[in-house]
Amino acid sequence: MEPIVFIGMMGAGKTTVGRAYAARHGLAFIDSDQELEARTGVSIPTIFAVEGEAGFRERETRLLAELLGREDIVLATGGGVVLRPENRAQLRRRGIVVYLHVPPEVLWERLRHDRHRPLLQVPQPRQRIFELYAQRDPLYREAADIVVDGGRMKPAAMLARVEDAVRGYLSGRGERAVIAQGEGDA
Ligand SMILES: Nc1ncnc2c1ncn2[C@@H]1O[C@H](COP(=O)(O)OP(=O)(O)OP(=O)(O)O)[C@@H](O)[C@H]1O
Ligand SMILES: O=C(O)C1=C[C@@H](O)[C@@H](O)[C@H](O)C1
Ligand SMILES: [Mg+2]
Repeated sequence: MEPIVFIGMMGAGKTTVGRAYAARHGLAFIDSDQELEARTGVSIPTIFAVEGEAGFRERETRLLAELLGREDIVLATGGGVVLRPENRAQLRRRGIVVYLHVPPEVLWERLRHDRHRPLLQVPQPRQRIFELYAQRDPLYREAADIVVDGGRMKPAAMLARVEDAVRGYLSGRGERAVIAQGEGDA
């Protein structure tokens, strides 16, 4: 089967929900950020510091192309993977792409104490999350086959919602953008 790919903002739960999805379905789990750290031997903040965001994005694009070629994996992407048109095109071509949509207010509650995400190490991180959300939400939607709405819900509830949406998507119609909405939306 082609890769199941989670996209969405920092803190949306791509790593948490993606790992759980893979475990439940007997698929291998790969986290793009963790894979880049393992391959370079340094942290994401260090890659940003040494090579700049542009250097990081180059590595991210190359890794995405490689991983999309694999079978039977769940891939959690970095929050900025949709910024490059070329990455969005790759995601459209291959992969069952699931956008975990979480409102910025909830993301802020989760990330306010975070020190590991270089883009949030700014004087006004809350405002930054809202700006990034406004910029990126349309790009995630453009790249996604499935949009799953989450709010203040536990990872297990989000996982259940993802499973329903993927099952619906695979069970035939193959329509894009199956939207799961309801309880828990913030
Ligand atoms: N549904 C949830 N409810 C509450 N906290 C959550 C939920 N999902 C994830 N978290 C917490 O929010 C933080 C961010 O989650 P996670 O690392 O899975 O996000 P991510 O989408 O992978 O972000 P990034 O793009 O930065 O890697 C973690 O501390 C995680 O435990
Ligand atoms: O939102 C982003 O642009 C990023 C999110 C993280 O997953 C990392 O990929 C990195 O910190 C950049
Ligand atoms: Mg992650």
